[in-house]
Amino acid sequence: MKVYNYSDLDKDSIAKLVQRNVDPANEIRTIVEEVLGNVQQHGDRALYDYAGKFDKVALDKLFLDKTELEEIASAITADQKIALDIAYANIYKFHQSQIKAEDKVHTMPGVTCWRELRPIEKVGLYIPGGTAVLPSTFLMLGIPARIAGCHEIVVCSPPQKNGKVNAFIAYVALVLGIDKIYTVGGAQAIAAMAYGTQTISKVDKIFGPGNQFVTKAKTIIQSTTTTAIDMPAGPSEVLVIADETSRPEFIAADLLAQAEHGIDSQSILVTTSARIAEKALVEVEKQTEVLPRAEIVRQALDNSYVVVTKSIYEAMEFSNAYAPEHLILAVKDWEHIAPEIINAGSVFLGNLTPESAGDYASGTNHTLPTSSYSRAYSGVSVDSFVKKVTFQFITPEGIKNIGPHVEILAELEGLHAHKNAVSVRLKG
Ligand SMILES: NC(=O)c1ccc[n+]([C@@H]2O[C@H](COP(=O)([O-])OP(=O)(O)OC[C@H]3O[C@@H](n4cnc5c(N)ncnc54)[C@H](O)[C@@H]3O)[C@@H](O)[C@H]2O)c1
Ligand SMILES: N[C@H](CO)Cc1c[nH]c[nH+]1
Ligand SMILES: [Zn+2]
Repeated sequence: MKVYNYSDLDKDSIAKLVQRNVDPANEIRTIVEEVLGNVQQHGDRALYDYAGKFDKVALDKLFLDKTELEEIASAITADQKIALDIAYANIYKFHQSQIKAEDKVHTMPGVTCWRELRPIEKVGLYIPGGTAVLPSTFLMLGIPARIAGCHEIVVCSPPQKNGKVNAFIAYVALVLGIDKIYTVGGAQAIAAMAYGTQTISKVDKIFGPGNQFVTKAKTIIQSTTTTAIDMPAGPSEVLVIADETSRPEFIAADLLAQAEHGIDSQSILVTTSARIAEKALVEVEKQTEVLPRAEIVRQALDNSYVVVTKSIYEAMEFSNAYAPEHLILAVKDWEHIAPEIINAGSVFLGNLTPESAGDYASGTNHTLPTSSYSRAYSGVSVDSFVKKVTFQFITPEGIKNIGPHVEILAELEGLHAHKNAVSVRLKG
């Protein structure tokens, strides 16, 4: 990991440092556009072909049904089941608290406005399964979808070498009451859920993280079809802010946890202490050596760096410019600097709050905006699965109060039919 001094960085170098992999030569886009086009044109046939090409599996069908899921899920141990159940309970509890009825508002006498939630009817969940299979992501998407009351939940996840999903994905499906999983991964899964195929239904909105192919496919279908997406949730990233009070071995562990996701993950340390930076880097080396995924981690670290700042406020300034998916304030005095956070997907406070807790089981959602999209997007929540429909009701007193003003407003825009829709009511 390269080390930079914040005071040596000008505006352009900061802009370069905070820029993520943006597919400058459009290599990913070219591959993804071809996949999208083939699935749109050939439907299931293309899905079978891509399972062979990208996942190296010859599928004889594209889904697993409830009986198959039950059989696969039976392999999980009691401890694994308890851990998944605890994660389920915490995520459920936190997400359930997000549903709140809103008040009706009387904007003027006789005029009442309010909003009501309606679930998005058909949703598609993408559960990654390339470098690691992520049943935790299935919980993070399936729980809010269920709480929101979505009617149809389509789930796609890449096939394992045996053409199936693993026992944990199968178990989560059963816990969520989902009785079919499509063994389709990558951009082709996004295409299938956006266009529909002979086997897979078109959905209204697609959710879920994924690699660069998945994320590019989501951003393309968002602008070219009527299917919406949650957000661009691509390769994982973390930014740790540390000072003299931080523990180098904790910092290193957190940096490595996100680096482990894939070679395009990014882990950033921003610290006011050159001494802590040095110690954390020694720890990173030491801890990497014993990781089973050391090769992936090393490649991700090549793409990662350290910034040494003069003050914690400079550190926050850099963090807000970077707009991380995960922000860890690994400092004792986090309460003072937390109000300075402007851009971040999810925040981990103090030295005893590992990012992994949020990845699995604290209760918050781990499907979060990457590549600086935390400037404008929030992570997945129950809100992501509902629409908020506005209502208004006007009484006879209300139309007398509001009507004359609407008539003038319509007239000043030159829209006489609009004015008349009020005038006929005032007359009659
Ligand atoms: N932002 C978030 O909220 C969040 C959460 C969890 C995971 N993630 C990220 O999700 C990603 C998961 O990626 P993954 O690769 O492990 O799984 P994935 O399921 O996203 O991708 C695997 C699929 O990619 C396709 N693929 C692989 N190589 C290809 C190629 N050369 N051309 C076209 N398609 C190809 C295959 O079809 C395969 O099924 C990681 O980068 C991880 O960091 C992000
Ligand atoms: N850190 C990932 C989000 O970027 C989520 C995850 C799933 N499993 C482990 N981690
Ligand atoms: Zn993670």
